[in-house]
Amino acid sequence: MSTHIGAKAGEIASTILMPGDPLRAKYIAETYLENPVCYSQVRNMLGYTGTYKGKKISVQGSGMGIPSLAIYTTELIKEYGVKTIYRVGSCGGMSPDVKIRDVILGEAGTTDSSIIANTFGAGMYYSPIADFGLLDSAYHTAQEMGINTKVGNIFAADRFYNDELDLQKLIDYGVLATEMETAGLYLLAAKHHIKALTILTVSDHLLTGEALSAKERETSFDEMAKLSLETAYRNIND
Ligand SMILES: O=P(O)(O)O[C@H]1O[C@H](CO)[C@@H](O)[C@H]1O
Ligand SMILES: O=c1cc[nH]c(=O)[nH]1
Repeated sequence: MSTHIGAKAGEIASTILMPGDPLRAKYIAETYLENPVCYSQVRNMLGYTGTYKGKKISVQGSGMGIPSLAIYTTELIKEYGVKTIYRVGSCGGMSPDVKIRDVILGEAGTTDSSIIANTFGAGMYYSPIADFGLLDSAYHTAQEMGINTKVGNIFAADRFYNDELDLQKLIDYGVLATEMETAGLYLLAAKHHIKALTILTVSDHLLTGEALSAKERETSFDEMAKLSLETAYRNIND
């Protein structure tokens, strides 16, 4: 067991799908994995391992925000030898180029989180980026599956509710959407030399105020889950 994950050695796959919501982890595991086994219920941050088309994959909730994601990511890497993480999340559309239900591949992560400054010190503006091989693979896998994707810069907000933020400036500079984890995931992936990619579904749009209903979220999130699993399957070589 690690401090926050109640799994024994060998119970977690080297490839992880990581939604923020632990109930999305349960849904993905129970809907798409063969023989899913729940390996952790610590703090109800559920984690499951099963197989997808015969290859071992785990699904682990991260919680919301970089501080929570960093706990699970660090323990998965350092205590369980995880090598690849796909974040599967919801996001708020920002750019007029993205629409509700769109699937977005996070090419890079912008953030107002202190994690960059805490890592590099003041004056160094490190750019967290996706693993290019996974990004390329997800993009082409989506095309084969008939899923239209948008690729670009994702803003990982430090606060979900933030009246002080200049959202329009980020939109003007081409940021596609906002969520709360990607920049932290990509930074930690770089630090520990593992691969990471964020795949998101636009659940609401900050410009139009549109939002998916609970039922619509289920079907839209299914597209993201299937793309993540198929990409993961194609990139597992062990
Ligand atoms: O749907 P998940 O993966 O939780 O992601 C998004 O939803 C949460 C906010 O509602 C944040 O974690 C944000 O990143
Ligand atoms: O972090 C998030 C997630 C979904 N929608 C938002 O507006 N922000």
